[in-house]
Amino acid sequence: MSWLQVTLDTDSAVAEKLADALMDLGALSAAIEDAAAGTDAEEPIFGEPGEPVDRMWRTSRILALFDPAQDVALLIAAAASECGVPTPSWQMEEIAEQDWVRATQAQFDPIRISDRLWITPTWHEAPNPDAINLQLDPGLAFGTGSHPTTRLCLQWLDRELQAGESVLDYGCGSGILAIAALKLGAGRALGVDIDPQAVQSSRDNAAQNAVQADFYLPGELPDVETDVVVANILANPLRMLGALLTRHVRVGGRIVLSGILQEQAEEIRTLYQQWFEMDAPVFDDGWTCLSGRKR
Ligand SMILES: C[S@@+](CC[C@H](N)C(=O)[O-])C[C@H]1O[C@@H](n2cnc3c(N)ncnc32)[C@H](O)[C@@H]1O
Repeated sequence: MSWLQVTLDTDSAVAEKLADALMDLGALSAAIEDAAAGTDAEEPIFGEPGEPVDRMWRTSRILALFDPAQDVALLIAAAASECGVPTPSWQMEEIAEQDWVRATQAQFDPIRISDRLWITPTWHEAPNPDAINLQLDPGLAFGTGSHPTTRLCLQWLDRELQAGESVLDYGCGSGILAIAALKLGAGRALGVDIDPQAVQSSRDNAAQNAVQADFYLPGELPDVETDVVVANILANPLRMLGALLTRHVRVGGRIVLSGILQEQAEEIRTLYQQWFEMDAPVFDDGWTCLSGRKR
């Protein structure tokens, strides 16, 4: 079995409409990306939850898959006409059947967080069997260790966490931070996430790593104070959750915040300064990690 993959570049203003029209007319899938992806002209565009993204990259590329039996030229012309735009130029290539599981797995190598902490997919040999190896496969929840914000939080835990401390992972995603904290010597770890799928993934990942952590939806979280609260969420929720996160940190305990773009760092740091003695920010690839000690 093989498929036909069509690539066409179009003005971003019509990209979504055109991709939808292709799907309505029988495309098996249609994805939109920056036409300049992978070049120096690539434009990273980030959105905050609950806020519309206020701009798009200039030209969009639609990647659409078709069954080889379909008349692709006719479908593209029909989709363009439905959107009221001229038929764009396009290229087509045949995609052969392959072992998609193996192809996907090949994209995920072990990730070195520090000399003693690695994140390793379950199908991969641990590069350093003597290190602390967290076994984690990419799944439905955010947090494989490859994103700078996760890495920044893991590096903080690796550097700063004291044996026996309790940790609350707020916005736990895959549970990676809570699980790493336990592997690094935390006495107790809890996690919370608004996404039920993330709570389930966290529980599965904790079992996979043979650690005992408790994961909750926000309404179920016990009224605990911990030594460390780590929240890798994004600037907007961090603005709204400031007082709540602070309540979960014991006096003298520490907070670790990420998901903050470098240009948002000063504002979030100033906000949390009212409760915490804040450290200097740490940056990685445009993202920030803020930490502080509760007064
Ligand atoms: C960027 S991911 C971080 C996942 C993981 N902790 C990591 O560091 O890789 C943020 C997570 O926070 C969750 N989240 C967003 N807003 C939240 C809120 N108000 N309360 C709890 N969880 C939230 C999301 O569902 C998502 O799983």
